[in-house]
Amino acid sequence: MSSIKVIGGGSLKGELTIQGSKNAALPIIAATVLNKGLTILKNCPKILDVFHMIKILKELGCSAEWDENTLIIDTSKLSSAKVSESSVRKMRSSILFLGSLLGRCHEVSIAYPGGCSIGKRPIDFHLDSIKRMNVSQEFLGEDKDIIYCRTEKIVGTDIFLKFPSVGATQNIILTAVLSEGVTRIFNAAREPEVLELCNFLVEAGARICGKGTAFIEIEGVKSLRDVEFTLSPDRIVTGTYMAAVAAAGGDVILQNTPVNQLDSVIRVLSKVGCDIKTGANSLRVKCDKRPLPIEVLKTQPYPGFPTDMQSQLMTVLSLADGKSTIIETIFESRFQNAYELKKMGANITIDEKEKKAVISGVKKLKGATVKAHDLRAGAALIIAGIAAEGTTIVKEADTIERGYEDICRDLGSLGANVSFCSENIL
Ligand SMILES: CC(=O)N[C@H]1[C@@H](OP(=O)(O)OP(=O)(O)OC[C@H]2O[C@@H](n3ccc(=O)[nH]c3=O)[C@H](O)[C@@H]2O)O[C@H](CO)[C@@H](O)[C@@H]1O
Ligand SMILES: C=C(OP(=O)(O)O)C(=O)O
Repeated sequence: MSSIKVIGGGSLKGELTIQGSKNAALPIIAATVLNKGLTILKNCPKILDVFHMIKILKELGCSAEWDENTLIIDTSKLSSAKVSESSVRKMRSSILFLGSLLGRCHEVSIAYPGGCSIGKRPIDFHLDSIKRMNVSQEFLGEDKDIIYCRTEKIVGTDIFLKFPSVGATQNIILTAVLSEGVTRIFNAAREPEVLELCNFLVEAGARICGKGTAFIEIEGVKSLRDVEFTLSPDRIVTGTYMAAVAAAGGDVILQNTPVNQLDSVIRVLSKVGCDIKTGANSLRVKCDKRPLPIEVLKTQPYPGFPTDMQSQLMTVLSLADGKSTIIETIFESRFQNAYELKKMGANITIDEKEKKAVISGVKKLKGATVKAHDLRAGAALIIAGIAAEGTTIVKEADTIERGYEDICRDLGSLGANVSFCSENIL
């Protein structure tokens, strides 16, 4: 395990290019097995979660090579429909191989991904939906946590989601692409990463209508073709660095940003006092005063404020000139980071039952030793460390590398004093 050391003080200044999107890359990597051939993915982020998806592809008999930030995947020699238990347990998005392997092989064996630090994260919507598409399911193993699915043929049907789950919408689409008939998803997730998966699949020959809306229709096709696709820049990494400017102050230009996916984040950061100017695919964020509080900030499905930005905003609001409330509606355990921020002097009261955090802003945070419970929480603590007085050590910082190519490089290029260090030299 490694830690990140942050020496606080000073504002951020400079220009930075944003990496490719993690949450777009992962489902698309899972989708590559639907085609018996080549996929070329450009602007693919070099992050732990992508490395892990590549490891799973290799376990399945596929190959994957890097050329700079282009990932070249060959799935023609796929020889297994079994994702090993250890691989699934390591990361959530591995569950997306459920739909894509079913589509390709008509069977799949995959373990429950289990809970994680941000919440229980069940997959009942995924399983219930896929069952309706003529797929049988058995639960094997001592703990009945190995899911074995098989089908003679996948048959399209109507699916109503109780909640617009991103993962379930993606798994249904992946299952439906090579099915017989038409699948209609009602109350589908509208996150940009669902749209991006659809765009990729359509480029590869899938038939999908209603991309990016809450009603998606997929007409099954016989096969897909080789495709070259460029991934969008990462909206959450962009938002994280914008939040860093809001907390520490400064003037930063972010290049290669998905400006049109950031409406809610731009709105909220403007409310806290940032001056944000947007171009076609770049933005400039300036902040030269203490953040303003937000009466109520609620995480919601897209286009609402993203849960993946909640921790970073909690850091910003910890420094605000007044009282703010955050309501987390997506993941029940995403307030754990408040307890770490409190070690740095933040004044936060959590009401777990109401999923509510009340934050009374303080003038200054102070450096402390804290722990990253998940990747966004870790990024939020680094931001807090930059804005704080003194030195902050963020332990278990490897989790940040799940989603950020090199957060020390990026924030360092803006003038922050942030560096990785091995835990045993601290
Ligand atoms: C709506 C939302 O913001 N989704 C986020 C979620 O996607 P992810 O796909 O991981 O999560 P879902 O969108 O599926 O989950 C949303 C909610 O539905 C519940 N649920 C989900 C599936 C299921 O089968 N049963 C069930 O009850 C979850 O517990 C959660 O409360 O995490 C990703 C990583 O942080 C984010 O990028 C997504 O934006
Ligand atoms: C929690 C996240 O990702 P995952 O769903 O892959 O765990 C995230 O991107 O903030």
